[in-house]
Amino acid sequence: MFNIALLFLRCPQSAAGANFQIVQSLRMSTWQFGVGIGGCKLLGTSNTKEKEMNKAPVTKNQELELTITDLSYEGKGVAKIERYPLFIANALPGETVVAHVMKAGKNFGFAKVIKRLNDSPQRATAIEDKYMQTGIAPLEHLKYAAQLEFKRTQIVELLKKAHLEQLQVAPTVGMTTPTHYRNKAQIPVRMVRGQLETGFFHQNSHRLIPMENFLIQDPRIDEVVKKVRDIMRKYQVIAYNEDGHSGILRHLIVRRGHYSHEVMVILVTRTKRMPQSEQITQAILQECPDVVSVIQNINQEKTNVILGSKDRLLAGKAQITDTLNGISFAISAHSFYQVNSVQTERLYQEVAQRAELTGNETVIDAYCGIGTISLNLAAKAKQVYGVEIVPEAIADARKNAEMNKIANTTFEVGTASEWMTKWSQAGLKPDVVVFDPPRKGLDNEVIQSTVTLAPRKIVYVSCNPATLVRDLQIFIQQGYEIKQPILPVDQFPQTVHVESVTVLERA
Ligand SMILES: C[S@@+](CC[C@H](N)C(=O)[O-])C[C@H]1O[C@@H](n2cnc3c(N)ncnc32)[C@H](O)[C@@H]1O
Repeated sequence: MFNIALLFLRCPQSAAGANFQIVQSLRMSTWQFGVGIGGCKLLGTSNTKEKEMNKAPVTKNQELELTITDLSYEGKGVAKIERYPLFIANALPGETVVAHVMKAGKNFGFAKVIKRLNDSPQRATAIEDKYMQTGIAPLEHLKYAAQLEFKRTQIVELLKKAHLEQLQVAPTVGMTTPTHYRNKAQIPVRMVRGQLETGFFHQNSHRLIPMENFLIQDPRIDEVVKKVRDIMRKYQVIAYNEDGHSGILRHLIVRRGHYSHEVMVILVTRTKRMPQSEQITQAILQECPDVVSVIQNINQEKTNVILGSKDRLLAGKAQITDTLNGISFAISAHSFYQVNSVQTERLYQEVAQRAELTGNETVIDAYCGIGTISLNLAAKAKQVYGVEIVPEAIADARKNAEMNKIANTTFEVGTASEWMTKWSQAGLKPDVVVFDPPRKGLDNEVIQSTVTLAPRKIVYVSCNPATLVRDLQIFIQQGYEIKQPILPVDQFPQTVHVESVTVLERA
């Protein structure tokens, strides 16, 4: 969620996504973004009109009464003055607000709500501002059913923009309880008024808002964070100070197995040495008996990247284990593991169902992480080949295959494009290719080598509808068809993230 917000602020002309009205039905507004690839402009404006638009019709610090007409892909309310959009947090379509203009740029501005004059019927009650302010839950103010529709509509509208409106999008698969689902927390640690605090950064800044209940995390993770915070205070550990690149503890990462209940604690430090690390480790183990792994990760760089490359195992195992659909997984500190276990099981079931394996197929799982999709499909395939860029994840994947006594998987370290090309040159003939790439989607080389491999079916798991639609267009041009509705699965309730599964079949 931070990526989108940062992209938007730094590069307003290339923000991804689209805005929607959520008054009666969700529909596209006249203002739209460039879907993350091209430029951003007001629709239907000529160059002369664009020039006229270069002067904002509002000024900073102005107070205005505004009616919200749209919801941006970031979950912000949009009000338009003439055709100039103002983005307003915690405001929903249909609501009228008194707003204070915070920033009035050339093409758009930001305002904050001073007073809400009416409530949208889609407004959720009992919300806490801090979750929206920090970006933990930017959709917290929208009722869950409307959140699910908001996500589905994002895909629909992006398809329309790409002239693929004939493709169907199924209703989003939601959660019964859409809170406290995250099995991983990455918590910044800072000194606030002379005391070490854990919390979350205020959106678009590194000002820490101290917090104990994180709303979307496993409540046991919240408790462990609090206990470790108190231990750090007791041992007078100094939190990291970004300005001076001083202090010791930068982040606290806690992972918890949804079924195993095993907990991993990672202390990310700026320094190689963490004073009293032995006493601190013992205190963590004593206070939290479910912690089976304590790791110090060293990150000496001046960077926003959380993890450094060096780890020191302080106590216990280097991995925790958990299960997904009954298959066990060892998870290392650096490995990607889906954060919502309940929805991931459902997602993988949908992938398996769409792969329609009979036991005779060769499958490629590109971007395989620790082999979760590969091992979920292996029982119904002849052979599964996985590729993943993080070496630790592939070590985990191989270990996971062994642990589950699954013998028909092969895992390779490298980029998807490198291995798709190698497999193609080696004459591999996959029946099914599964993609689950990061937000940037597939690069051209991956798409071209897939086309050369000519699988009868591609199952594409995407966490970014903009890059998904871009990639689907290319596959369609290359002779693939999409017959089944695209299925959004809500992996990240209360946030604006959209996950989905698409099946492409060779025409
Ligand atoms: C969205 S995750 C999916 C992982 C796995 N399928 C799962 O469900 O847990 C994407 C994975 O792609 C890996 N990755 C990123 N860039 C890659 C590349 N160019 N080639 C191969 N893997 C890559 C990341 O390390 C990450 O594990």
